[in-house]
Amino acid sequence: MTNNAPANTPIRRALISVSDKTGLTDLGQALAARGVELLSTGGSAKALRDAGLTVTDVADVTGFPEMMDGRVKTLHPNVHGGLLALRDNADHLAAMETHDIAPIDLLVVNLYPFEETVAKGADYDTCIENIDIGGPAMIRAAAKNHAFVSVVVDVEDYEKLLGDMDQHSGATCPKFRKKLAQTAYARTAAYDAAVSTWMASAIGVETPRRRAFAGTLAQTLRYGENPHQSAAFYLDGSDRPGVATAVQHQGKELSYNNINDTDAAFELVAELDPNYGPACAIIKHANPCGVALGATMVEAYKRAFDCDRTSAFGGIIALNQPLDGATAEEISKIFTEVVIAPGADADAMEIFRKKKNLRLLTTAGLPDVTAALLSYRQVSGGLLVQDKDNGHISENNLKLVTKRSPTDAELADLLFAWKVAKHVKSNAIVYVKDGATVGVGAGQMSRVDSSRIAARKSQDMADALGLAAPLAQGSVVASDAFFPFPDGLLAAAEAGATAVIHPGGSMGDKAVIKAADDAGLAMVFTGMRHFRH
Ligand SMILES: NC(=O)c1ncn([C@@H]2O[C@H](COP(=O)(O)O)[C@@H](O)[C@H]2O)c1NC=O
Repeated sequence: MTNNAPANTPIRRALISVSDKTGLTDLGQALAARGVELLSTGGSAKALRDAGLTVTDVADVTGFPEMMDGRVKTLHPNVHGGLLALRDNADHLAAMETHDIAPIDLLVVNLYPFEETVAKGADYDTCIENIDIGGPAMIRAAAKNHAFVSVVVDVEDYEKLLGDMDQHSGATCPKFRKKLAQTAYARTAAYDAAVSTWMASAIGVETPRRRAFAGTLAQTLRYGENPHQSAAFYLDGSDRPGVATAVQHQGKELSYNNINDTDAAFELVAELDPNYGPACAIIKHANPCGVALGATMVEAYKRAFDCDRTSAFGGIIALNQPLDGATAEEISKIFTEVVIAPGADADAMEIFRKKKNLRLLTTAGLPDVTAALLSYRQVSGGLLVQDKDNGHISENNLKLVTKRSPTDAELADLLFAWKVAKHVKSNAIVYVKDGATVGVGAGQMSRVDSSRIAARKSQDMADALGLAAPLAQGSVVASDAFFPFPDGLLAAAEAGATAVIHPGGSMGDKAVIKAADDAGLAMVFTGMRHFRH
């Protein structure tokens, strides 16, 4: 703030120029009732006038009509001088006097709907036409001069503005103006981030030299991954069905870990599109502890649960079809943190109402797992940016490398296991039998260890279920990356796997293929790797 700036600055003259007219006339009326003179641009002025308010057209302030399809309306010294002049600076005041510039104490602007226009899939020229120029220029000017000027860019701040004015006899306080200015700069930054991101993709620049990121606060979280870390959830404005856009029907606020795990769960289950029939994934610490298909959803859930009943406790469950009553009843038998599904029927909602701590989220469908998206990871001093892993393998992409071909049943399980392995932290080993995981080894530094852990878990579950043979007996196995040596493959064969899917492409392929042939395994190469870290 400049030294002599008055603590509270009265609002006598406001410029309103908004594309989103929500709450506009109420705000105009409230300001007029507080004795504020209203200036406004074309459509905003008309709406205010239609509501019976007295409004001065910006064209009367600038002495120029709005022109060039609205490209030039407010870009004029009479507007920018009124926003930028320091009220405690004699030179500025003299310039205002000389050039007949009147102060503007409040700016209310929301921008041309560029983001929405892009989201609708508009053509290049339409997107360009929806880039607001005059709005951001005024917002940045008013925000710079927050020592004297209040700037409002969000409809949700209208009430707060009026509240602050009422607390300060028609003026705003410096603290409030600073907060408004910070929000204003974040808005113009986000706007330009959206424009530059769209433009990079529209003109086909994959790795632009400058890249901007932006987000809008969805919620302040109680804490981060651990209680001593503060955290918040920001939205990127995408309408992709998932944890960010889901409706929460009940239960406590989602935590940082809930959000992360729910995302992992739903992105996994979305791989199993409705052609697979009902599918369920149970996630712990962002890794699946059970994924299964079923004739019904409740069967899919039970089969996923049976992969690792111990780890499933307190898990996050994702379904690829709406939640029904029978599945809700079954899920209710143990403690579950979150259930996410593309819908839930009335029976299911009723059953879950009794489980106060369970969070139920519903989405508007499944996300498109083939969509071209970017993924970001922070490292010290930078961001790693890559395409989201939307790689897919179908039967036609597989290369048979062993003497024995997989049976039809093995082939179906191999493709299912491969989809699951894509969502398991590397090194990932996934055993599958009859459309259900029966052992998952995740996040080990050695592939052999992942194989052994998955096999041990399959033995543990067999013991718990009172079965004679480990669950992995007669299963197939997927590995997210190639087996460099026969040891990992032999560990899987020892656990009972009869068929194998992995990328291949190792220097050791020959030895691995020979080991597979010697063990009577069927093995296919995908030629695609799914590391996940
Ligand atoms: N060109 C200008 O001088 C200009 N000044 C303000 N605007 C925008 O015009 C819109 C409001 O227009 P209207 O009141 O006519 O509906 C706002 O989103 C505002 O940000 C402008 N439009 C685009 O740049």
